[in-house]
Amino acid sequence: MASAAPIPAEITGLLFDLDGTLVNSSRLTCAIIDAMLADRGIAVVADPAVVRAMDGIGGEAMLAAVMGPHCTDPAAEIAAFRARHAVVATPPDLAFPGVAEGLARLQAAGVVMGICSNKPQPLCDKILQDLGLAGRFRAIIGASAGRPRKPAAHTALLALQAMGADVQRTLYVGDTMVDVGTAAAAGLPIALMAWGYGVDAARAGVPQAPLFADMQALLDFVLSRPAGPLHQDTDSC
Ligand SMILES: O=C(O)COP(=O)(O)O
Repeated sequence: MASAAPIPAEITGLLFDLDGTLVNSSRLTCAIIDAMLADRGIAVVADPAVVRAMDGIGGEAMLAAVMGPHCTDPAAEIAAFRARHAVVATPPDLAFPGVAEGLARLQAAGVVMGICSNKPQPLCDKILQDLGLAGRFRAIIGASAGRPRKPAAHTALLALQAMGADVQRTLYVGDTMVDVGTAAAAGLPIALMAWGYGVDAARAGVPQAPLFADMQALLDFVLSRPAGPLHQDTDSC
């Protein structure tokens, strides 16, 4: 069982993973791979279950698993995949149900939010802009050359800094063991989205982590918490 920081009495910040946590990106990933193969006259239908199982492992390994023998040069394939991804419109319903409304309510309640993802930075920005969600976040930190990928703490720490987050009152929300490791490395408590891609393994790793069935459950958990000792008025007589 992995160690995890305790959940604070009051939560003023949320640091989200992207794929599998807020967006159901496996559908779009498969559509792009199918289009790449169709250009070569290959009619393979990419399997979203394989994409989900490879989430967080790295793009080249994911493409090798999904494309099988058609992936002869993983480095070239991932470059082609990202180039195509950069110009493909994001389906408006790529976010999981209730995400857009939930993020709006959290922002209106004053919760400071950020993203830390292993997806390349330009694709994180594009997806969130296409979905009209970029403005919900004070920081969007994706993968970038020279930046160690999750589960190293770097993306999370960069996001926390850019958010101006109160680290002692910030909860990491993710869906895989990569997120569990990232949260632990950054010293944050973790919660899991039940619709996530690697949530069974993550739950086995941190059975004490809150598990949210949907955005409403996340909102209820965050917004209904009583103020903790750090927030109590110590001047009262
Ligand atoms: O695209 C990936 O490799 C994973 O992205 P995530 O960190 O947002 O789950």
